[in-house]
Amino acid sequence: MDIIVVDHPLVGDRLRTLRDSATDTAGFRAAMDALGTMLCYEAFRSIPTKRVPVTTPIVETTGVAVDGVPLVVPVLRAGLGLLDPATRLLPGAQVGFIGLARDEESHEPVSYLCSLPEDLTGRHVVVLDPMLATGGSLVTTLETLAARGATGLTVVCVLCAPEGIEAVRESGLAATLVTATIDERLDENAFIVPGLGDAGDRLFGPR
Ligand SMILES: O=P(O)(O)OC[C@H]1O[C@H](OP(=O)(O)OP(=O)(O)O)[C@H](O)[C@@H]1O
Ligand SMILES: O=c1cc[nH]c(=O)[nH]1
Ligand SMILES: [Mg+2]
Repeated sequence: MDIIVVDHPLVGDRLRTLRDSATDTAGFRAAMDALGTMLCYEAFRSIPTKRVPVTTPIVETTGVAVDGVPLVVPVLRAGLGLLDPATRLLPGAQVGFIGLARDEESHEPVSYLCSLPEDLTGRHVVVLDPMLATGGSLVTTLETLAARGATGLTVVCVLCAPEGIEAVRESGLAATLVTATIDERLDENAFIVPGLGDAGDRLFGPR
């Protein structure tokens, strides 16, 4: 698995905004959107392209076009915070949805939604979830996508814990992981340290 930690001053600035417990909902959403744009820009480097003819005011030449229809898959709820930037950059993308909520005691993901095309063979698929903690949610997501034939999966996470990266690496199901940071560790509640708290709650309120 290739791990790309995007090293850029603006990534650092928006990450600090997300971490800050004084950032309100509007500021949190805006920083997530900006970070999503920067991380998705990197993640979309590997989308398939083709050469197509283009007529400039001067001559006939060729240009680049996205080949096929990529699928972006936000993991609800928090992954929805990355969906707008992803589809702004890739307006022709289709969107699938996976809904998972971690059980507060066991920290295991509980599935409540799966809305995806039946057959993902040959499709370019990009998973969006800001938080990779134990890795349970992401590995479940990758298994669901792989069971439908998806391969070469790209994942966009804003914050990763080393434990989660190891779990995803062991699964062998992700080709590329793009992130803003690999944090220190998980705490006793399986929250990322230093982290940013509960991303879903900070975007949408407690559930
Ligand atoms: O790596 P893990 O230990 O599985 O934790 C990461 C998951 O936790 C968060 O979702 P959560 O279950 O809090 O749901 P929410 O987005 O609805 O708040 C986050 O968005 C990931 O999906
Ligand atoms: O730190 C964490 C861990 C899991 N989910 C979150 O939203 N935050
Ligand atoms: Mg949550």
